[in-house]
Formats: sequence, structure tokens, C-alpha cells
Amino acid sequence: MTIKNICCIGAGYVGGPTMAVIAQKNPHIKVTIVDINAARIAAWNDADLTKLPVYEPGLAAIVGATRGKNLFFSTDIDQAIDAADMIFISVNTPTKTYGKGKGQAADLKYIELCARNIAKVATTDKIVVEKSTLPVRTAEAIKSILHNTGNGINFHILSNPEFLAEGTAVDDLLQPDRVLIGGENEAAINSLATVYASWVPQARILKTNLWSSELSKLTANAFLAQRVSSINAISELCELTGANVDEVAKAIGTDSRIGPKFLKASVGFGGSCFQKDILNLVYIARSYNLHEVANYWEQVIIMNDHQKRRFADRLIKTLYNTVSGKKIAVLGWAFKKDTNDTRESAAIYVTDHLLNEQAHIAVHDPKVPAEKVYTDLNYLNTRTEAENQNNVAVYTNAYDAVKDAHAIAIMTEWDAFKTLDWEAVYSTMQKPAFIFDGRNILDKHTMEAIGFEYHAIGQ
Ligand SMILES: NC(=O)c1ccc[n+]([C@@H]2O[C@H](COP(=O)([O-])OP(=O)(O)OC[C@H]3O[C@@H](n4cnc5c(N)ncnc54)[C@H](O)[C@@H]3O)[C@@H](O)[C@H]2O)c1
Ligand SMILES: O=c1ccn([C@@H]2O[C@H](COP(=O)(O)OP(=O)(O)O[C@H]3O[C@H](CO)[C@@H](O)[C@H](O)[C@H]3O)[C@@H](O)[C@H]2O)c(=O)[nH]1
Repeated sequence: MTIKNICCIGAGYVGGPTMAVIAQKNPHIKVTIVDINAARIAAWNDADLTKLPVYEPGLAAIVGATRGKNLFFSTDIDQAIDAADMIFISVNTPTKTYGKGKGQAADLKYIELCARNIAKVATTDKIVVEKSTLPVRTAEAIKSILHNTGNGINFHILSNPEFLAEGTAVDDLLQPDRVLIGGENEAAINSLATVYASWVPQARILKTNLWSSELSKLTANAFLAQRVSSINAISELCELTGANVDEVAKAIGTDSRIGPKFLKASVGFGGSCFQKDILNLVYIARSYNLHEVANYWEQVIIMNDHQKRRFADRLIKTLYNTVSGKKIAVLGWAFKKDTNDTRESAAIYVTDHLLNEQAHIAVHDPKVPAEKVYTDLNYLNTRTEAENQNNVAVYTNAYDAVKDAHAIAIMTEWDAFKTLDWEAVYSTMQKPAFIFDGRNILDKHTMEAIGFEYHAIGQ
């Protein structure tokens, strides 16, 4: 089937960038992204491209070039579903916060609502594509809902997980290592492959069965997160032995079997995906009674929680065992650089820990607004909203955040932090002036020459 009209349900960090690139590379296809969140759709339609709800380098230019031509953002979900030959489901699949599997299993209610909505309004045959990250065998449930409509419409279900990383989403989409398509119907698989073939070489379009595709997504994230937890585990040993984790990472990464990527020790991984997807993998393994498998992967999360906590503990210990009443500047709130996304950011948990010890926190992030910082802290429910408001200040300027601070905690590796005037920063801080570099972005010798007491991860 030649695809002329695509609908994507879910205008988030995946739906927005992915569909913008598909539209740019397929000018003959009309792409409509729909969402129940009217404010988000309005932001995608904002004439001012700096106000798009997702910040990604290069994204505004692509949206600017395609929006209103063959890329549309709408809240009219039913109309877009019915008009489409191919429907991507790109809604959120968070960890369940209630009932069976609470705290581990993926919450599939949004996925099921989409499937029921498609079943209800479709009047022509559709290819339905799982773009969201889903537990293995979810396609079975979607199939069951769609095939029991009794209205004679044919649905083909494909799994097409997304591997983009935030902050590099546009580059990842333009030059993917691979596009993965899982399915049962060859014609449907080929229709989706043709959409990608507009810019992705055929050799990079992998075709598998549905279940391999679904499971590959969870597995890829588990392997990536495992590398970060592995190097972070070694960072703790480095701190006690005189080894330097960045040197160790370089030394092992030059082994072509290990490879150099994803070996950057840090304050701990964040983001909306790693923790949620590993918890989901753990839950699935347990549900098949594979307890050793579940325990193995769970350790990746345990190690990450430990890394965040020990970063905060090390800061407190170094500041003479108390941060009560002290100003701590938190530089960076996003879970990594070049994104405005803060989901599961290590900064949230480190700040929460320091607030428990009665620190006064001053936050600066180049892309995260003050409201988001407070929302993230309030969501934890550790203390009242008034207490968070009173003990956390958010600054749009890094120099205001660090003024009179006892210590700086670098939480995000924003390039702008590397080029701050560190001599000027030093001159305005309390002495001794401490830096806890949770990203190892600064040079120890330069910082010490200025006068800082500098602590990095794994050094
Ligand atoms: N964020 C990433 O980098 C990334 C990368 C790869 C895969 N994923 C996966 O992609 C999926 C989406 O992630 P995201 O980060 O884009 O989430 P998101 O929360 O940014 O966006 C999801 C959107 O879906 C909308 N939505 C929910 N239910 C809906 C419904 N019934 N009808 C219409 N709209 C609905 C929400 O309002 C929201 O705007 C998740 O499964 C995630 O695991 C995310
Ligand atoms: O060597 C490293 C690499 C990453 N991180 C941290 O790990 C987290 C995740 O980073 P990254 O994977 O780059 O960003 P995500 O946007 O979370 O992307 C991951 O999760 C997505 C959602 O499933 C997948 O699509 C991507 O392939 C996968 O990389 C961030 O806090 C990073 O700072 C490190 O601490 N050290």
C-alpha cells in the first residue's frame, strides 16, 4: 500500500520530532500529529518557533519548513485517525503508579485508549504502528481490540520502536544506526519501510517478527543503562584507590569489543526511558518466573540510585558534615544537555536530599523554567510546596545562582558551564569554595589553580 496520509497520536518528545522528519523527507505524505493536550498542540502551532514544546537542536527549522505544508498539529483526533492510511501510536507509557505491578510495570492505559479510539472511528483499512516503547507481546492486546470491532476493517499492526536520544533527536532521526520494523504482514512492513527509505539506506532498515522488535527496544535501553551503571560502579572504586575513571574509561573503550561510547561516569543517569524500561523488563522477567534475570537487570537501577545518593552524601560530608543553612548552587536541571526535559533528572533527587539536610538551593538551567523545577520537587511529596518555594530559588543567570554559595553542584553537562568565567565565580563565593562536578566537565588543575576545592566523579 502506498502511504499518502499519516496520523501520529501523541505530540511529545518522540511524536513531534519523528513526524517532523518523516514529513520533511516525504513531501508527498500528509502528516498530522494529534494530542489530547490542547496546550501542547497550541505550542506546536505557535508562530514563534522558540516556543515549541520540545527543545531539540535543529527541530525548529524543520518544523518551520514543513508546518502548514504537509505537517499539521491538531486536537481533532478522530478526524485525523479516519483520514490516515497509517497511524503511529506515540503516547506515553509511564511506570504504573497504582494496582498490580505498581512501581515496575508499564502503564498501558493510554495505549489501550488509542487502540479503542482507532477501532471506534476507523472506516477504512489501516496500518497501526507501535512507536511507543512497549512490553513484549503488547501487539497481541492491540490486535485483539482492533480485530474485535466487527466492522470488517483490516488492521495490520507493526512495531517500530524509536531509538532517538534527546538532545540529539534530529541527528539521530536523520542518520539512524538502524530503523527496526517488526510485523507479520509483509506488505504492511514494506509500506512502512518505504516511508523511511526516503532517507534511510535499505541496509539500515531491519525487519523482524513483532516480538523481537518489541523486546529489542527494552533490551537496547537496558544494555545502554547497564554501561552507565557499570562505569559508575567503577567510579566509586576509583575515588578510593587513586585511579581516574575517565582514564579507565578511555583505556577500556579503546578495546574495539567494548567501544568508547556510553562510558561517561556521572552523577547517575536520568531521562524518561532508562529507569522505566528496565523496571518494565524486570517486571516482565518476574512475571515469567525468571527471578535471576529480573535481579540481574534490577541491579542497574540499584546502582544508579546509589550513585545519586552518594554524590549528595559526598557533598554533605565534604562540607564538614552539614549543609544546614548553606547555599548550594545547582547548575543544570535537565537530565542531559541540549534538552528542556527534566524527567527523572539526577538533579531532582540530589536537590531533594540536600533539602532534607536543610540546605538552601539556587538552581540555574539554560532551558528549564522555574515552574518546572518546583513541579518536579513538589511531585516527590517530600515536603510542602511552601517549603520547596522557600528553600529553592531559581535564577535565569548562572552568576546570580552561584553568588555567596558555599558549593556548586554541576548536574548537567551544558557547554555553557564549561566557559563560565570561573575566576569571577570564585570571587563571589563563600570560602573555601567547593565544586562537585557531577559530569566531569571541568579541568581539575585549572579549577584548583583558581582556588576552588574541586571534586569530580571517580577521581
Ligand atoms: N523521550 C524519548 O526520548 C523517547 C525515545 C524513544 C522512545 N520513547 C517512548 O515513546 C513514547 C512517548 O514518549 P514521549 O517522551 O514522547 O512522551 P510524552 O509524554 O512527551 O508525549 C506523549 C503524548 O501523548 C499524549 N497522549 C496520551 N494519551 C493520548 C491519547 N489517548 N490520545 C492522544 N494523545 C495522547 C500526551 O498528552 C502527550 O503529549 C513512550 O513510550 C516512550 O517510552 C521515548
Ligand atoms: O556515558 C553516559 C551516557 C549517558 N549518561 C546519562 O544517561 C542518561 C540517558 O542519556 P541518553 O541515553 O543519551 O538520553 P535518552 O534521551 O534518555 O535516550 C535513551 O533513551 C531513549 C528512550 O528510550 C532511547 O531511544 C535512546 O536510544 C537512549 O539512548 C542521561 O542522564 C545521560 O546524562 C551518562 O551518565 N553517561
